[in-house]
Amino acid sequence: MGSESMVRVKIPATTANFGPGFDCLGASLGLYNYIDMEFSDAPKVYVKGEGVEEIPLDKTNLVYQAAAKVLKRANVNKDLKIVLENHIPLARGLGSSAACIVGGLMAANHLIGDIFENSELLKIATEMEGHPDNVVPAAFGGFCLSMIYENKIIYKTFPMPFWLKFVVCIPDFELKTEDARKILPEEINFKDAVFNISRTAMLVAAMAQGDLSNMDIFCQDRLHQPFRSQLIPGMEKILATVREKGAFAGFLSGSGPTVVCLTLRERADALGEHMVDIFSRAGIKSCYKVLSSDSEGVKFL
Ligand SMILES: Nc1ncnc2c1ncn2[C@@H]1O[C@H](COP(=O)(O)OP(=O)(O)OP(=O)(O)O)[C@@H](O)[C@H]1O
Ligand SMILES: N[C@@H](CCO)C(=O)O
Repeated sequence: MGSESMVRVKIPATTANFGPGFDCLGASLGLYNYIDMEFSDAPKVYVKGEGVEEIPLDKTNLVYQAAAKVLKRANVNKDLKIVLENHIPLARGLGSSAACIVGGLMAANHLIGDIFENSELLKIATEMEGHPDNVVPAAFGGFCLSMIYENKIIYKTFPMPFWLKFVVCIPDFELKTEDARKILPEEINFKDAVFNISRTAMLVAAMAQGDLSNMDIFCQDRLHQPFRSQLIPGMEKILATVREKGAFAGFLSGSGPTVVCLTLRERADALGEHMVDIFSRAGIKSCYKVLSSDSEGVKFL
């Protein structure tokens, strides 16, 4: 394929961990960032939407950094003009950094004629992000299982039930993944490992079969949520009450602070309002969005 003079890509938000699948499960959501990229006589970054006041407009920008890695590897010594239209809130647990990294890598690769395979881009994305559970669904869409093996990323992806809705309740404070990982223990006990692997196995089978009965049990976790709850007032109460309010299950999205519920369209708004109310009682302002799953991942427009 020849190179393009200008590239526009759409990249989905993602919810990583999906309950017990710490660093290995994730799903792609119908909320998108857009990146326009072209060669330029000088580095230029323009931002609209989420993060407009905090995102750097120079080469330190995460999208620029990802794109620059591809150009460097291809020995292309040129600057870029990048325009970002952001709808994914930053540092809230909805995969904003993975969207930047995957979008930046894939857009730059397209600009130079798609000379690198997706497997290579995925490896770079995972190195930049630190784990594969956001980058794989951001790239390919659907419900994703991923792992790092001998410096390669191995993954599986399949579609989620079309009727499934994700109610994401987004607190008005940022929680960087870097900080939310510092709070995790170095070791866990054997019983907790069995607790999580049994639920992860059941969860994957349930999602593959589109059977969400017992999903509240399969989404339980002992690897990260109990430790991160101290950073997110109201989270535990939300997780303890969403089932009775009509959700199949609830869990912390990525490293938080967003909490997500799985439900049907007709129950979604009541659940969203319930989550906002509990956060508010804990002194946290928040808003909710009702999202569908995404099955495409990165799309060139
Ligand atoms: N559109 C953007 N442009 C430039 N940098 C961004 C953009 N979106 C996110 N970032 C960078 O990524 C950081 C957030 O990444 P972080 O991994 O902490 O959270 P997240 O990806 O939103 O959540 P999670 O990984 O838990 O799903 C921001 O603080 C910012 O540095
Ligand atoms: N698996 C990651 C997802 C957030 O980037 C974590 O929970 O730290």
